[in-house]
Amino acid sequence: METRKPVTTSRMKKMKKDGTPITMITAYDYPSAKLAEEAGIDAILVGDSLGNVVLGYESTLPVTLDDMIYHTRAVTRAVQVPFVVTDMPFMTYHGSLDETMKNVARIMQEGMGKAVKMEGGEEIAATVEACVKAGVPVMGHLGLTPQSLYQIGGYKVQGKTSRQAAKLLQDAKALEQAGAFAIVLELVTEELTELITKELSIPTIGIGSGASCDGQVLVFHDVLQYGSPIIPKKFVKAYANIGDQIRSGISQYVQEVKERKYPDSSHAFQGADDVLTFLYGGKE
Ligand SMILES: Nc1nc(=O)c2c([nH]1)NC[C@@H]1CN(c3ccc(C(=O)N[C@@H](CCC(=O)O)C(=O)O)cc3)CN21
Ligand SMILES: CC(C)C(=O)C(=O)O
Ligand SMILES: [Mg+2]
Repeated sequence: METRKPVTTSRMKKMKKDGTPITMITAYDYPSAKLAEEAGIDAILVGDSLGNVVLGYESTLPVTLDDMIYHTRAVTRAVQVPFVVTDMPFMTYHGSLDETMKNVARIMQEGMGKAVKMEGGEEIAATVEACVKAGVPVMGHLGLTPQSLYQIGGYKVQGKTSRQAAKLLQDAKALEQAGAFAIVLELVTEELTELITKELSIPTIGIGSGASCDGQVLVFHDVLQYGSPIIPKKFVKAYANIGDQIRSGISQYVQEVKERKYPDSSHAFQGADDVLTFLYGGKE
């Protein structure tokens, strides 16, 4: 049985202070979340990357609030210890504040969510602040923000020019000021990541942003090579290849059924005498 205490936002802030790396992985359903918990993960992201790796879309944009609620419920049912964060999907936090708060409330109530993540900097600071005031922990997300894929023009490294870098640092500070408990830095250069991480009192969680972050996050399907359609090559490290194992397991099953090797009598239930008696008569 799991005996670790549930991870909280204040615990993650303490981990930054103590220099203890924060580990995060995405998960989208009950078994994957459970296995991540058993493996000792600190935090789980129900990422809108599920649009890519679970639903087969080419971007995260088609993912709906209902999708996120459905997957968040499965994940939060599975785990007690890791802190669970849910991505707010594309354009669900850019309308009126009223509309945004209703959407956030749906994640927390219908999805049984614990916290939300939003992409963007200064321009969403007021929204972040309103959520935090309402009691919802918010994680920021800067650098490559996949929901702006068609504006950025590709999954590209961010913060390379001094102007971009200054803006990123300013955005990070605005999110901290607004009450975000942590910030994901995606595809940010090593130098800028180190600077932002030093300047903030809240943890930075990196993906493709080097080793100086206070924590790391990767997509489940990339870490385990589980049939991900896009695998970012440079920064991902694969720790297992469950795609190969799944394919091979299913192909053996297919072969054995075709060859009538499976099932054998040990997989079947005996008791034909009673059935035959029932079907073909005997005593009433
Ligand atoms: N499977 C998967 N993994 C992810 O990390 C991920 C998703 N899907 N979907 C949503 C976003 C998109 N992300 C991506 C996708 C592609 C690259 C990529 O191809 N990066 C290049 C480097 C680009 C450059 O040099 O500018 C690479 O080779 O890693 C990076 C992040 C991160 N997220
Ligand atoms: C890549 C991570 C940070 C994310 O936002 C997602 O999985 O959706
Ligand atoms: Mg995301």
